[in-house]
Amino acid sequence: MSASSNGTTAPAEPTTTTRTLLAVDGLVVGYAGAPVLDGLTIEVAAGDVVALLGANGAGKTTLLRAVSGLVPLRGGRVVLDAEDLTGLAVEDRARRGLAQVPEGRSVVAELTVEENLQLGALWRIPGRRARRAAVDELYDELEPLARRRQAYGHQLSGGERQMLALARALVSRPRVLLLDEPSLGLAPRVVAQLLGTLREAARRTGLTVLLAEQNVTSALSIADRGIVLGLGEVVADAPAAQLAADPALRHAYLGF
Ligand SMILES: Nc1ncnc2c1ncn2[C@@H]1O[C@H](COP(=O)(O)OP(=O)(O)OP(=O)(O)O)[C@@H](O)[C@H]1O
Repeated sequence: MSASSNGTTAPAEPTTTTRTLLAVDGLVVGYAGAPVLDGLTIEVAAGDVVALLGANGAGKTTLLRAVSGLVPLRGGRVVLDAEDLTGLAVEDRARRGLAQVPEGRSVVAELTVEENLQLGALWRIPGRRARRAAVDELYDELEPLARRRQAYGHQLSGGERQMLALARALVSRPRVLLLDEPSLGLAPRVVAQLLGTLREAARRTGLTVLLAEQNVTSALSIADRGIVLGLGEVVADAPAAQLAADPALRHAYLGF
């Protein structure tokens, strides 16, 4: 969604609704050997839900981990709201509002839903009462979790666990949520509920989301924009509705 021209020769000013919140600029990341991401540049507007797509091994997880600081950069920058985060540790990036939900529904199996959420709130929300309020507010939004608040992590279904992993990230009210393959192994109905909850949370709070997904149709159904990675580069970047609806784009970049 680009700013419209005003009909004069002056360049159009970006509108506040498309303010860039998160940017990666010339990112070079790899493990051993050739880089997985090689000069990758992406900008994510505040409040946008962006689906990060691409074949297995395209580098989606690597990009999320580079943004959150879990893998070191060989080159480039990660910028949040005009602040360069590149030299900062994972915890310092989290304090500035980046939250990552890694693949695999990581929750503490020996703790209850309630305790998991309190733990999520602990280090970003000072004060017991404020944490209590944050968790209660979340229960209002995530009704299925509220009903299971005394259940232990190991007693939850796959969908409930993924919902809890999402909730644990949301309770600290991040500015940017980095979400890796939340649909993995879940039934279509559960995926729809989970992503619907995510979309609703983003709409209500202005949360910005970078959602890595293999489940292209589901991801595009709730995203504003789709970015397709291939061989460490952006091969397509378009409004989600356009990516979903255009058979030529789908066939060329998404394989269906
Ligand atoms: N810890 C690691 N050590 C070495 N190579 C890795 C490591 N993690 C990922 N890779 C390699 O980096 C490349 C990109 O992997 P990445 O997990 O980022 O892709 P992806 O797009 O998330 O894939 P998927 O959809 O399968 O999760 C792959 O070739 C992978 O084998």
